[in-house]
Amino acid sequence: MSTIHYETELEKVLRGENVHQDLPVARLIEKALERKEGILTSTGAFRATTGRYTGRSPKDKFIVRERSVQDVIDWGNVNQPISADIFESLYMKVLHYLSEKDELFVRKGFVGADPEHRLSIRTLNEFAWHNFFVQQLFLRPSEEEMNSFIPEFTIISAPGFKAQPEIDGTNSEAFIIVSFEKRTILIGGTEYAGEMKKSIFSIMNFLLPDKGVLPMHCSANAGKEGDVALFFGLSGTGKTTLSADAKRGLIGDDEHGWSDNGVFNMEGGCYAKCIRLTEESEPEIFGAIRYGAVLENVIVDEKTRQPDYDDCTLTENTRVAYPIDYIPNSILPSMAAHPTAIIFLTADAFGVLPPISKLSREQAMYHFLSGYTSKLAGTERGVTKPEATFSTCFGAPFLPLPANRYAEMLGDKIAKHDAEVFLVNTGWSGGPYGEGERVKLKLTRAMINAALDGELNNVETVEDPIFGLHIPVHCPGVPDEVLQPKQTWNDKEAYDVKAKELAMKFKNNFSKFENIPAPIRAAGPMI
Ligand SMILES: Nc1ncnc2c1ncn2[C@@H]1O[C@H](COP(=O)(O)OP(=O)(O)O)[C@@H](O)[C@H]1O
Ligand SMILES: C=C(OP(=O)(O)O)C(=O)O
Ligand SMILES: [Mn+2]
Repeated sequence: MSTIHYETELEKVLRGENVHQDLPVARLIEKALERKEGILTSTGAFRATTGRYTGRSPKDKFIVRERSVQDVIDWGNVNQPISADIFESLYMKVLHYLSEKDELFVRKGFVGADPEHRLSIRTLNEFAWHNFFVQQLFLRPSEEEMNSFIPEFTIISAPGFKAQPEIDGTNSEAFIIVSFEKRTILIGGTEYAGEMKKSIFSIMNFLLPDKGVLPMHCSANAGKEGDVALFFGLSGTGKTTLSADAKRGLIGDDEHGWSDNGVFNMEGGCYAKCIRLTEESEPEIFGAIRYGAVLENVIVDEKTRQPDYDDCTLTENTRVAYPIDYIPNSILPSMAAHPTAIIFLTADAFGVLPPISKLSREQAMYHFLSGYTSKLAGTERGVTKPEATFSTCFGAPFLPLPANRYAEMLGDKIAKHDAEVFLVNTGWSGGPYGEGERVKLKLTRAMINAALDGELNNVETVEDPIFGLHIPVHCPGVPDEVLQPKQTWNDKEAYDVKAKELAMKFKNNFSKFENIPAPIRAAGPMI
């Protein structure tokens, strides 16, 4: 039994004279500069660096094993259990640590653009710039909403508090612990701002299915006719980049819900990668780097204060956070109709999957459950080159419930709303990682444009002999030979070997799923 009253302990800290409540952006920037948390760049954007942790740290993430969630969580490597005692003792230590700081930053925010499915989030930060990040990433309540705000979840982030694993029961000095019963996310030891937004996403992945809403690790945009496209993909596969499109309105770049009313963004901002960013290839994101944006781990010239997006000295996972309305044509409030097109983004480091192919219903379910892609360098601690992985629903690190719960919902929704599904390889072509090269962004954009404009409907396709995928023979703006992966390899035999190797990986991975209808199981590679 818990010996403390959580709300009371927290209230004591929140009532402290050191607390700044809901500071506006300009004041937060002043504070962050004054406290030497970062610098101003020539773009007007603020830049922070985050020390040892420059990406998410999955091994340090835990869920408190509490009675009410014990039997529902899909415990394992992703959802690691931790005891209520450990949580309680860390919670008290962190609050004590924070209470002694000269300044603390607290703010109110929402996730879920659809008011029906919105969650109120209170965030308590040690750092001004983290509070600034939260302000830009979550939805910003109106003044009226501020007055009637009742927090449903609280994030407590104390990056300067380092756990001692042998005493505190954590995996390292860093910890990200969710308690569903205490409605708290406790973060310590890591300065990577992405942990805050992604732990809230995990919470939504837990709460929404019970309300009949499918939470999705995807970006979303809409064409002029209001036709909605979703782009599912693990980190680095192109959700943010490809959803920013001058011809389409942005709904959101990372986390969405699909309810009976349509899709809605969970967030109020975007979190884009900056590595090798150029104005020419990603003009919308480049233009969002200005006053009010937060750069993370981007190297800045000391004299000119100009960001150098090519410099990966601190990490490959350099980032910028900005409010969604910094992207031209963003849709506000970020809600839209049921999707007509669904794109699964995969970064295939084997270089064998076609750059675009059309999926049958069964193939769509097979690939959604498989979630084949690569972990790209940087976003997760310890990943320095592309690593093949199967990440169910293209978002396994964020799913507290068993995968089939989400997959079944997607299957039902695709059938009901008759969405077309495409598989897009934004990874390697012409050979595996190290030999081939990444599919050119320009070509991927052309393929996606064609798909969304309906130009790949009823076109001539060839069936991939191993993967059974339907590959268009022609696509506007793309040379024919690029479309057929084997054609892009000099050594065709080497291609066959790699393709079979990947097919075996799919088979082995899929064997872990039980009770899958035969037509879906049969929709995988044939070897
Ligand atoms: N063919 C491609 N398609 C999409 N992104 C590409 C491609 N080639 C290179 N990239 C780069 O890969 C990264 C994709 O990252 P991002 O869109 O942020 O992924 P996500 O939002 O899914 O994590 C960007 O830095 C982009 O410039
Ligand atoms: C912020 C993240 O998301 P993404 O890379 O998908 O944008 C992350 O995974 O840490
Ligand atoms: Mn992204």
